[in-house]
Amino acid sequence: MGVIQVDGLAKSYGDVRAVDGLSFGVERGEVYGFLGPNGAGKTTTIRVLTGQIRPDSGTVRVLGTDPIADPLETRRRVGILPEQGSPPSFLTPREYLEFVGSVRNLEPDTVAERTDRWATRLGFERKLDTLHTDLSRGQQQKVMLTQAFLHEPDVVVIDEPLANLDPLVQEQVKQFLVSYAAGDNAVFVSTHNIDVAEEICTRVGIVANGDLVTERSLESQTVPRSANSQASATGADDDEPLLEVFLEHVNETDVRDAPSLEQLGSEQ
Ligand SMILES: Nc1ncnc2c1ncn2[C@@H]1O[C@H](COP(=O)(O)OP(=O)(O)OP(=O)(O)O)[C@@H](O)[C@H]1O
Repeated sequence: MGVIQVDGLAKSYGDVRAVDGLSFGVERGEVYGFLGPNGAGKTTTIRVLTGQIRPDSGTVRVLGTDPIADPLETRRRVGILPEQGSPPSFLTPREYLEFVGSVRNLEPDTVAERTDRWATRLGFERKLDTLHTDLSRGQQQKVMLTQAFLHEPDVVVIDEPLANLDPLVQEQVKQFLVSYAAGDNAVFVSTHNIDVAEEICTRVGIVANGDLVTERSLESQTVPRSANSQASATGADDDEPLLEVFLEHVNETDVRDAPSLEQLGSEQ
């Protein structure tokens, strides 16, 4: 069984069927990209995976835990970077990371060492003692990335990992995500960014209208493709650009769900 296993997941909000019988699995060593248009059901799926909402039906296992029955245990075991999450405005990055570390049962020395390492890696070391309210959106995103990895979880679930980051930091984060997964962990990334998915993911699931419409294995990555162009030219898997796969499948879905001309005619 994969470190993430989802079977027949469904979740509606009133009349809106946000997730509609979704099934997929993620193994150790993978950066799994969850790609889909606006409203496809990505955030809803992440919220179920991380024990934030209960689905209507389906089973979910994350590192053997059941986020529906025992959401606290799941959240202890995984790292989570939520969409539009931001650190508390009334704390500094150091205070917030100390808090996260204590909730995760880390030794203070370990937290201090990892905080310094991440702050240096992402370039916010001079902001460690500044209130979050006085940090830029990108600086806050760096702190949120740090909290997701602070306890070095086996599985990390990230909604739009590169939001608000400058290009230099984006490259660092992409390389980090690839190397983190390669260390026998798994990274689940939801993104709209097809280029990023193509660059860092070992496998991509394309989701539309609440269901997986196709999956695509990309070559095994040790560094992002931009720094590994020779390897990407000899991709072990399908050579069709991901953008084309995406447009093909998402358009098909849209066409399938759109009313036919006959239906439109009969409604007039
Ligand atoms: N709390 C809610 N109440 C009602 N409808 C909701 C709620 N949350 C999501 N939806 C609807 O469920 C569907 C799936 O939303 P979801 O946020 O999961 O999509 P998404 O793929 O993450 O979209 P985006 O890429 O725009 O963030 C959408 O039609 C959305 O309008």
